[in-house]
Amino acid sequence: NKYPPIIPNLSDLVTDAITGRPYRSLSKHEAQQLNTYLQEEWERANPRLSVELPVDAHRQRVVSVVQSSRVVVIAGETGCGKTTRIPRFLLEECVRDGEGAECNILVTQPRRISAVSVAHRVAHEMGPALKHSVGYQVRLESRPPEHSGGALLFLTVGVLLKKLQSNPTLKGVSHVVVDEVHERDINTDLLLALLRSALNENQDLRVVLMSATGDNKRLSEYFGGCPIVKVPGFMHPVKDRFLEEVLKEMGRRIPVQDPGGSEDIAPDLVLVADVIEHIDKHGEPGAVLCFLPGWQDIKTVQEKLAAKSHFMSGSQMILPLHSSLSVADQQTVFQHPPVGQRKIVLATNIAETSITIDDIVHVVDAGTHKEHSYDPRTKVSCLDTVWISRSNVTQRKGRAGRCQPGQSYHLFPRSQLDSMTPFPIPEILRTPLENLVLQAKIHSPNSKAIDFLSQVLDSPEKEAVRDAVQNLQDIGVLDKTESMTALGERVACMSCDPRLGKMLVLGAMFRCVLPLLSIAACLTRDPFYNSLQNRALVNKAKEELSGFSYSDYLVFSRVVLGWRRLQQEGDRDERDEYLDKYTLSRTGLRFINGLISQFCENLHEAELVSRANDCQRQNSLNNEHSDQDELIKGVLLAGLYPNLIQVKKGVVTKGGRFRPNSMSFRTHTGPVLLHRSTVNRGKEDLPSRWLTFFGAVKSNGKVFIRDSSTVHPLALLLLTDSDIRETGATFCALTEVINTAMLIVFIVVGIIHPVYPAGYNSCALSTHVSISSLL
Ligand SMILES: Nc1ncnc2c1ncn2[C@@H]1O[C@H](COP(=O)(O)OP(=O)(O)OP(=O)(O)O)[C@@H](O)[C@H]1O
Repeated sequence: NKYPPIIPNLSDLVTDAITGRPYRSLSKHEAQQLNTYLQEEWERANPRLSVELPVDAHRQRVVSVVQSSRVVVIAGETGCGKTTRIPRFLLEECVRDGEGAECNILVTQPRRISAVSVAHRVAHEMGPALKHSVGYQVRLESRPPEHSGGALLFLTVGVLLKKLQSNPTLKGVSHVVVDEVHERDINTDLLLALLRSALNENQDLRVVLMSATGDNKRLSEYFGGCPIVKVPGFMHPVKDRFLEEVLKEMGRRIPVQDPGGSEDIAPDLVLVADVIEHIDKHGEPGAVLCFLPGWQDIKTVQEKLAAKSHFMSGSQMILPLHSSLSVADQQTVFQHPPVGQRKIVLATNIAETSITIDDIVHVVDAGTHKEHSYDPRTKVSCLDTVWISRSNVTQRKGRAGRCQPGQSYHLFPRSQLDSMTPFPIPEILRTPLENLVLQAKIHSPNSKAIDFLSQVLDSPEKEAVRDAVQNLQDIGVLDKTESMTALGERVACMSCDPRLGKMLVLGAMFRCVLPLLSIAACLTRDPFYNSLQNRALVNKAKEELSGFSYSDYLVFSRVVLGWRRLQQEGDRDERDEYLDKYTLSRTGLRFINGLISQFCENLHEAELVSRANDCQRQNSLNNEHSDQDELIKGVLLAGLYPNLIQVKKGVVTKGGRFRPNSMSFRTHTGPVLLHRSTVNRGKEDLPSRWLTFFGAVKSNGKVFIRDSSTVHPLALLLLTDSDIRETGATFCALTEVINTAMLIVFIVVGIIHPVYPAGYNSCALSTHVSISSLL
């Protein structure tokens, strides 16, 4: 706390939530001028409604409830038009009443694809003369309205949370419309808590909560018993078929269920491909939208379809849809295929709510999705495939029937519906909370995390909050009193997991920032073209790229650096050859480049680098030590610690036999195994007895480490506060090691970035204990 905060006066730096420029309130005269200008502009443009939707008949009711109550819940059934119409009605009403200048509406969407596609739809409906008043802002892409005053901005919840940091009371915003509240993702829950306090401080702010299904009464109670407006929906009929009917229709036998057998919920991807083929051969015309749990499943189904002779004629257009595709690639699913071609969209649950793909007639639903969960016992967070809830089933089915009648193929037995939960479990109750606690500290630095989180709609378990606080204290982001440390303030600027954020901060300090940026981006989006079929090829590519580094992270860094070199110096053929040789995904790498730029901006915001662009130049001071692999691994460890694995050689088997050459691995919470995706799996020996890691998955009760890197024991000693006695290391000449360590501390200190607060250098110079407690 002796260091000055990096953002000295938050209140002095309020940004305009619509344009992102510094906020300036309008004078009375300016406001009057703008009101008149907007009124005339709207009168001239006279925007119409392209099609009639159920909500149109409720327009007056909705608008007047929003005028008379500062918070309103709108319970609108699927397809009633709440997303595309209500924000526009609110804006239109203000403009016509001569209050347009003060009307700035933010509409949150749970995902990038819906923020962008809904903004396009609303702009299109308002017509060419007014479309400049509508815009969107999502991660890595922003097209805001031309000016604030009479503006409508669709944005993701994450982007709004970021805006709240520089404009905590939402000065200049008239309405926040939170769409799809029922999805209950962690960011939306946090947003609701922050909106409650913003409402107290900003008397001009109104909040509209829009929800299709869900517990609207509880939502209303959370906002002091605000009114609930019900709007009926409209859907063309959609015919349901469950697994038994689908198989019967395809002339197949229904498999006998083994009542005692263990349930495998991984989707049968052969069946999925067969059902799509069946629809293409026998179904009525119209596009197909197929829901699968993850990217790998999408790729596998795509490959299975491509291998079928029926799909070789080119009369189908197969489009994958996944959160990590660029906005432009995601938008291709809305285009109509040429006449005679059938569009087949293979999507994750990102296509489940808010969006309208107007030519969808058939929905194929595998019934599962990927969900993050946190095991407090092993302290491991996992991304598992789990059954969806009944409300997800309804939403998926609802993607057909929006513009014409449709068919829904549910690839699970009808009886499964009864065992599904009615609604999804709120994310806040099942995921690790480090990110949330960090956000809570940014927005409410003086509250204890437990107190702040007791104010959210469904408070997480106290134990989980305590774990998260402890983890943040362990990595030095919070101090013992739970205040944000100097390091924490910088980590809070990074738009990523706190551990990756810490890694980036340290990368800047140790002037090896580009490899760390590449690694953090690849841990957010896999650069490899991964699918079940490609797994062996990807592993081979990783093996080749890793050389003798024993590190998945150095593989990532090499992939990105190689790609960037070819982008500058290579021609198209060389780039294609590179992608092919290492089984890399072009879109993945494009996204990774976007993330790297964003992280560079974050480092600049955190005052760790003088210019954001410098981080990406290999010959800049920030990359002076970027060729030092051991330093990079050390910085990785310092960022990821206490994610540490101890390797032991010599294993006693269950049968009591001693295997001297086998290795066993354990973290501080228990034994783990290496996943086949890490380059260190199956190695006969490793150059160090210590590994660091980032991702883990749980399968059949065992914890598998997905990515890892060996680390030098000295890095452990120097850059962490690990107690080497406790970890059981047998350093034979401890004093000698500490002496060497002290020497290295002085070398390391010499390369610490000069822009780093002065206190760090003097602190680090005193003893190695100080540097490790600092890190
Ligand atoms: N891009 C589009 N192209 C064609 N029709 C569209 C488009 N977007 C919306 N519509 C029409 O408007 C209707 C309402 O869409 P909107 O997204 O506003 O509904 P909603 O009430 O928010 O539903 P949901 O909760 O299911 O997202 C759709 O069912 C469809 O008929």
